[in-house]
Amino acid sequence: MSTTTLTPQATTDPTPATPAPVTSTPVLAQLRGAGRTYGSGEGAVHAVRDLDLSVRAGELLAVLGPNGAGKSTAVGMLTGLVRPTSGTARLFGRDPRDLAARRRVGAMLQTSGVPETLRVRELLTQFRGYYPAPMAVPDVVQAAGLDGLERRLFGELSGGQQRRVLFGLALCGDPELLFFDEPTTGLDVDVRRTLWATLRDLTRAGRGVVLTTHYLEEADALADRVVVLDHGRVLAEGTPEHIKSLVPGRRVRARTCAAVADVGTWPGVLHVERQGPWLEVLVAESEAVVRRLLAGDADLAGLTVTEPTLEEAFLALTTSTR
Ligand SMILES: Nc1ncnc2c1ncn2[C@@H]1O[C@H](COP(=O)(O)OP(=O)(O)OP(=O)(O)O)[C@@H](O)[C@H]1O
Repeated sequence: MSTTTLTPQATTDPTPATPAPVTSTPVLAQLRGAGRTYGSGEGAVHAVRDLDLSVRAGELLAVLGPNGAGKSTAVGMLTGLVRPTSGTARLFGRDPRDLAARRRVGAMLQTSGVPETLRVRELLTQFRGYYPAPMAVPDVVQAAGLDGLERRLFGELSGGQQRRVLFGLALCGDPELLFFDEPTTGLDVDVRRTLWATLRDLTRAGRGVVLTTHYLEEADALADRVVVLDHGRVLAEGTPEHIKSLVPGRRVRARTCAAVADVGTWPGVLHVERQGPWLEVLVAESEAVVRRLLAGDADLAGLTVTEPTLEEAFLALTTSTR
């Protein structure tokens, strides 16, 4: 495993995420009936309840959910940072706090704690030193899009450049399982595409990847499997296509003067938004809404009806439980 070298694709790699052929590959990390409660008595917060979750070699698992859904707590239980108050967490079959298990993992977290006075190359060298069979520095530089930044002080980098360094530090140990928490937040489109290509390469090379993200487009583009959490429980699970198919709705789009506030009250309307002259309506059944839009605006133009995106499916799934 540790001898495989990553060769990132061109930044415009249009190849979709590998279809999910991984049901027979080893389970790398697993939660079984796992729960985590913070505090006690009336103030207790049940952050995660009775959660079953696993990630396999060669699989990119996206953990999605609204703010406070329990994503960080679930990932924290897998990485040994959060102790379950019920059920079990296993990492490579061991307690996730076990050093032997943790050395097979790379994580990019939101808080860096990286010394600001070290140069990027020094940081990479230092992090490689923690692992038995680390990735070569030039490979990390290429995979994380760090070309030209190696001699810069970490503290003097822009926010986006620092995130790229954190991404690179997660790769340094050439780990079998990687955790990325919001990896592309604040990154420009080119860099985001570079990191997407790297994430695809990681799973092709047999690594497992757990990704938490609020960019639903990112999960759709990359994930073999998606778990949608809400209120600490699994709301939906499956391939992005499966999640989209759970929402029977359609997206209706047209240039019309119909008011968002009006359309939002119509039966079967799940979500409405205006984008300049365009109205976008997510609907359970499109026919009735289309008829009503046409009847209400003789000047309506550019009407299209399409399948929902993962973001729309996510909104429909999570808002129906609120
Ligand atoms: N250390 C803690 N002490 C008390 N409550 C906590 C703690 N950590 C998390 N919580 C609570 O547990 C719930 C789940 O939080 P968690 O951070 O796991 O959600 P999340 O899905 O990662 O949210 P976000 O998208 O906002 O990062 C929230 O209600 C949160 O306030």
